[in-house]
Amino acid sequence: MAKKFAIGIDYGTLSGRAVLVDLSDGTEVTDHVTPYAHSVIDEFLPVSNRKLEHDWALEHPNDYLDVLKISVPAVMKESGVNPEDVIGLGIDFTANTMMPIDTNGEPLCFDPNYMDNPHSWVKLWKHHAAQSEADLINEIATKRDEAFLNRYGGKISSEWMIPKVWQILNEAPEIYDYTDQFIEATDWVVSKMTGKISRNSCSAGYKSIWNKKDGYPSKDFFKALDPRLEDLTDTKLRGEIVPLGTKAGELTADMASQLGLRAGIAIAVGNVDAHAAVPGVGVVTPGKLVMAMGTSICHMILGTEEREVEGMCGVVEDGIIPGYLGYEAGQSAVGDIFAWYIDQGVPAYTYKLAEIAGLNIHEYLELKASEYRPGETGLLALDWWNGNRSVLVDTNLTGMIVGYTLLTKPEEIYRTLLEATAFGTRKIVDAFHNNGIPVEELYACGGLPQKNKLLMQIYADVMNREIKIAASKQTPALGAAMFGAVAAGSVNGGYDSIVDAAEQMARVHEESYKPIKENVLVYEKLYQEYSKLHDYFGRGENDVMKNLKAIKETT
Ligand SMILES: Nc1ncnc2c1ncn2[C@@H]1O[C@H](COP(=O)(O)OP(=O)(O)O)[C@@H](O)[C@H]1O
Ligand SMILES: O=C(CO)[C@H](O)[C@H](O)COP(=O)(O)O
Repeated sequence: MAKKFAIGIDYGTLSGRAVLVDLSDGTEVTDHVTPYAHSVIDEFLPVSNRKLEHDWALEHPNDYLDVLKISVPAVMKESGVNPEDVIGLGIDFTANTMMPIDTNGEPLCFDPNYMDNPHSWVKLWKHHAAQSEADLINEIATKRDEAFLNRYGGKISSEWMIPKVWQILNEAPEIYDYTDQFIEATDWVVSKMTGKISRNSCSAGYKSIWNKKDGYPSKDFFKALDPRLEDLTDTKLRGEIVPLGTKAGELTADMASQLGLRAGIAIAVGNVDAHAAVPGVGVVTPGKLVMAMGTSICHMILGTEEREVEGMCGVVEDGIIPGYLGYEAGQSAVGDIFAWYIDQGVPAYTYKLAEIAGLNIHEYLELKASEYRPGETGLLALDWWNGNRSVLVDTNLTGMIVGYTLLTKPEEIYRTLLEATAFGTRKIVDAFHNNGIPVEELYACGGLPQKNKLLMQIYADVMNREIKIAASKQTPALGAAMFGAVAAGSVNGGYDSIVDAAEQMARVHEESYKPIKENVLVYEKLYQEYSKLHDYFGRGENDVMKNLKAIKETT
């Protein structure tokens, strides 16, 4: 029998990547990246140049369709694989990345009547302008002693569906009224391929407060938030919620001709990027924490019992691998902090030296920062450039570096930022480990582990644990392809479960990062200092970050 293939598409913050995967062993035959033409829309609306307010982050739905229409034909062409042998397709997406759609399933931002209103556009995961709604949700849920709060580490994040929907209702009731459904971008793209809407349990569970046993929070709760929201889940969030690996439908003839694939192949229900990476790295049992390291970091681990862990993003039954409770925590900015520094903080002379050395700026700063021993910079930072997702769950916190002198060098600052993100991850690892979710092994995937060896060594030293690195450079896309193969099923040359698919298709590198004893000792001391700053600025003893933000917003 001819080899069979599946396509996985990973929708990141700035681009989408399609990977064509050989289902016999997980070999990534070809891949192709399509950058989003409109990137992240955080200053002006593309159609009208209307200025956006602070903390907004939007995207353009056409950019997602371009990924299908450009990257899928590209991987098929480059591989020379016969479309007859591609049996399934799965996608994963940043989340909660959501949009309002009309009765035809079209985003409201495509409608000339609404496109000038920012609320008609896709709200990206890092849209943080619904913080006041999130605060109220938390206050009301706490007062009502809502059981669901425990499953979300005690707090609902402003990055999620319900605060974003409520912000739309508060600020643009006409958009809310006209919206037929609010939908995760991952489910919308799948609906464009299959012609019908399927909501996936992973996005619903982690981002829309949905639970396999209890469903959504009660109507009473929504009414307590705002009487206009009472029927939200029966109306604008309606529809069956189906588990990962389910076949959402079949590729329509129209889309098949645009994508260069066979009509009728299985399309898996949508997934979240970080969560798809877990089987992609071969993790299908508890004890192994997977870090999806890129713009942000998502930390995922499986468990057999429901535990409450401070600041976790959520625990969802079957949310990652069927049969287990999937736990998620995260840091809202990691690669984004390094990007900020090289864009905004690195002096011209350093760029010149990097050019002379024939290295890009990250490579040069990594090389120079590697010359320092832990603690030698005298610097320490709090990694809150984009707020704190776990364990404090507070987008109003901001970044900080302490210890500057007149001798501080750019590479020392770069190293300090790498270290700060490692300390942020340590807080999360400790929170799980000390609350009944043992973290025995660490696995890393995403763009960063392949790009920065110093970063990975710092993580191993700060965590005092070995870190195994995914062999795939496109782990979420590989995981998405696995789910595509599961949607197709073994009768069509795919797999009957994600565990079977992961066993055959996932790999880690033989080499790993192991902690270096003398570094561990110094980092332990630095971590104690980090923890003091973390609690001082993050737990209400000194609210200077919030006060500065409040002053800024009123001036
Ligand atoms: N050599 C490097 N060292 C550290 N960070 C890097 C390096 N090169 C790029 N980055 C950061 O990696 C991030 C992109 O990660 P990637 O995994 O490719 O994308 P995404 O998170 O969108 O899926 C960017 O934020 C960028 O600043
Ligand atoms: O919250 C998420 C998953 O639960 C987001 O998708 C994620 O943080 C954004 O991912 P990336 O860093 O890959 O762009």
